[in-house]
Amino acid sequence: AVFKPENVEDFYEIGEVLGSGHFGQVRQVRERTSGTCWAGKFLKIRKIACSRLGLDRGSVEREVEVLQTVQHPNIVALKDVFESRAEVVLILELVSGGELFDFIAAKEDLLESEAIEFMTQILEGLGFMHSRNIAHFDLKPENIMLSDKVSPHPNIKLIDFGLAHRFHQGEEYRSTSGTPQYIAPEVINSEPLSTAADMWSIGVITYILLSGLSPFQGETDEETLRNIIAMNYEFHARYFSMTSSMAKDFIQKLLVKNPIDRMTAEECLLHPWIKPITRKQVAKRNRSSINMKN
Ligand SMILES: Cc1ccnnc1
Repeated sequence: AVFKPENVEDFYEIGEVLGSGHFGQVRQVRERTSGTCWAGKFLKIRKIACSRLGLDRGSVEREVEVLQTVQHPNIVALKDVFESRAEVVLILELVSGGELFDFIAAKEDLLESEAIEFMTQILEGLGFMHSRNIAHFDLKPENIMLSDKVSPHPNIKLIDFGLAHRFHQGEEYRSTSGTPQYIAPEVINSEPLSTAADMWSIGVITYILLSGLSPFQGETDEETLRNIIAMNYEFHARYFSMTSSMAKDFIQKLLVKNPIDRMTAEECLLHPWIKPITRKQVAKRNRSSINMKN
């Protein structure tokens, strides 16, 4: 893929740093013609293949291809790509509500209704990606952003597709990258991967949304990985006594060792914890509860 060879600064004024990660930096940028603000993701490309510094160009091309393939309200949009010398700049939709990670940290944990609202949008975006045979492979609260800080019902945007992969028919894919707390057993065992690996991460994220605890985290990464392989997690009474059994059932159907037995994103959206019940069903439930009282 050829990216625009022009200098990004001819078209955008570079602003403050919004975030940084393994890839490089994300800065707010302002389009000179329209004054519109975007997020510029500045990626260092390694000039020589064996260098450890910077990203290899292939992985950047994959991230661009994935972002160009998936356009969805819950996935960050890609507007433009520039390349100059050893740097590629992705011009992305500006998502300014901060990370879901910080939102949870500030609130300790969420009401189930809030968690359901976030999880539904995450599953809509993820289900769309999976329907195009694309897996994210690095889902975690840091890569789930809120559209804004003010609205009581912020929109969710999935970001950072640096580890994402589009599956081609019949092809096998293995990778051991990802973040220990969130990676699925098959990733640790270097087995062939599928979109089901993302669903394991969704189980971990839901557990965290409802309790503030990370289900498998140990003192060290090694201990965390051992806990995952051993399926060593539980719903500690102190943190889950008020959690609905439907919520726990939802998590239990995702933290399943065999990837083929895990719920898919589509199945998650039909799970009773997530699927909205109609007003008629609410009325019916209320009637039955009144009858029980009388
Ligand atoms: C960090 C970030 C990434 C993409 N868009 N806005 C902000």
